[in-house]
Amino acid sequence: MQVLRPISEKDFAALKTIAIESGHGFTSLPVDDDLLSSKIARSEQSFAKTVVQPQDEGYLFVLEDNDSGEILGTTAIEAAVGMQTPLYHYHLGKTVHHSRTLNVYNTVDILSMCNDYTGASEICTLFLREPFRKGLAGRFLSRSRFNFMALHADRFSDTVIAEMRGVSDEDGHSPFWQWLQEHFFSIEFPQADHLVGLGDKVFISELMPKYPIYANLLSKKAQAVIGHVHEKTKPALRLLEKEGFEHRGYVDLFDAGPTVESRLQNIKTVRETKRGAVRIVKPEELNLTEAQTWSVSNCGLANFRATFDTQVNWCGKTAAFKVTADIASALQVSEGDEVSGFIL
Ligand SMILES: CC(C)(COP(=O)(O)OP(=O)(O)OC[C@H]1O[C@@H](n2cnc3c(N)ncnc32)[C@H](O)[C@@H]1OP(=O)(O)O)[C@@H](O)C(=O)NCCC(=O)NCCSC(=O)CCC(=O)O
Ligand SMILES: NC(=[NH2+])NCCC[C@H](N)C(=O)O
Repeated sequence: MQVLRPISEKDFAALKTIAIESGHGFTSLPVDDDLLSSKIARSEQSFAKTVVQPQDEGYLFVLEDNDSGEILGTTAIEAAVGMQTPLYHYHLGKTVHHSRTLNVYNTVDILSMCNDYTGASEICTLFLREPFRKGLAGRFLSRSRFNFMALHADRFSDTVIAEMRGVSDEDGHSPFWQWLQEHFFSIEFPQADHLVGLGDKVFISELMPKYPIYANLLSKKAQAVIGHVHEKTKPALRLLEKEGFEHRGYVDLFDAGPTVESRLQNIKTVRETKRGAVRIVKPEELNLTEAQTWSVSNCGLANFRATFDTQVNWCGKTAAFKVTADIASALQVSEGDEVSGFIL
């Protein structure tokens, strides 16, 4: 069975493997032992902390195959971004240049740097190792965060964002960065992305162009990737679009990947998640004619556990989830405990 749970110290080696596999532009997992260890420690503290309002917490989960003990993927939530170090975006706006005398009317796109998403919650670090990208695991990894957020809404902001990885090739060449590099930064994209991943953002304010940029003055290749995602990030974006996330013109400073947003309460999974008491039953007591796969979780924090399976029945009348004993055991719940679930 595949079980989602908070990361712990013993997962260091698996996290490092995922950091290596995730490649360029996957900002939140730089290959750096100290940073990865401190990410794990920070996550453990966050799950254990009493929180009145979202602050600097970061919740990092791993997907584990509980038969083999193998870690298959990661998924994470930052409670409130940009509160310790500024969070920058470009906003793609429009300006109209119009001359009635000459009968000229031109609309131009303008990129302006801003900190508009300060304080928002961010979902991030979504990665499923290649051999496991089949079935519902990717969907489960992405959507489970919204179940967790629904359960612990006080720990999160009303606005939720996701910074989607922008276009770059296997060697880490990003057409958008290429233009910035030529004119302003003089360092390669992987190095810049790595520094941001380490939290070292001072160089951004030091070297970034200070004035808004006319997008039509960028190279054609750079213009073409504004607001577009990395080939391997298309499924992640599709999953968020289905949840109701929208792109409102904010893009990443370095690779121009889109940042998408939604109100927490409008997210499809948050709206559809049901809560009820667990009833442990024998497999033959389940009605499996509808062949639905449910994602179910306990309602905990540090002991949060979630899994997905067809051996689950929701009974609306009694507000109860019927599950088999092995699912109850994976979720670490007993008869009558409260659980949460949605149809995957
Ligand atoms: C993102 C995941 C975990 C998704 O897992 P899977 O690939 O197994 O997903 P899936 O279920 O096969 O596909 C999800 C949905 O995307 C659709 N889909 C698949 N390929 C597509 C493509 N090329 N273009 C458009 N849509 C596509 C599928 O039909 C499905 O939609 P239907 O359900 O309609 O059939 C994985 O692809 C992955 O690890 N990618 C590499 C890492 C990465 O780039 N991560 C995102 C970084 S950005 C980030 O982390 C922030 C965002 C976030 O945290 O959510
Ligand atoms: N435009 C970018 N490269 N943004 C970062 C994308 C990756 C992803 N949000 C992460 O957690 O790392």
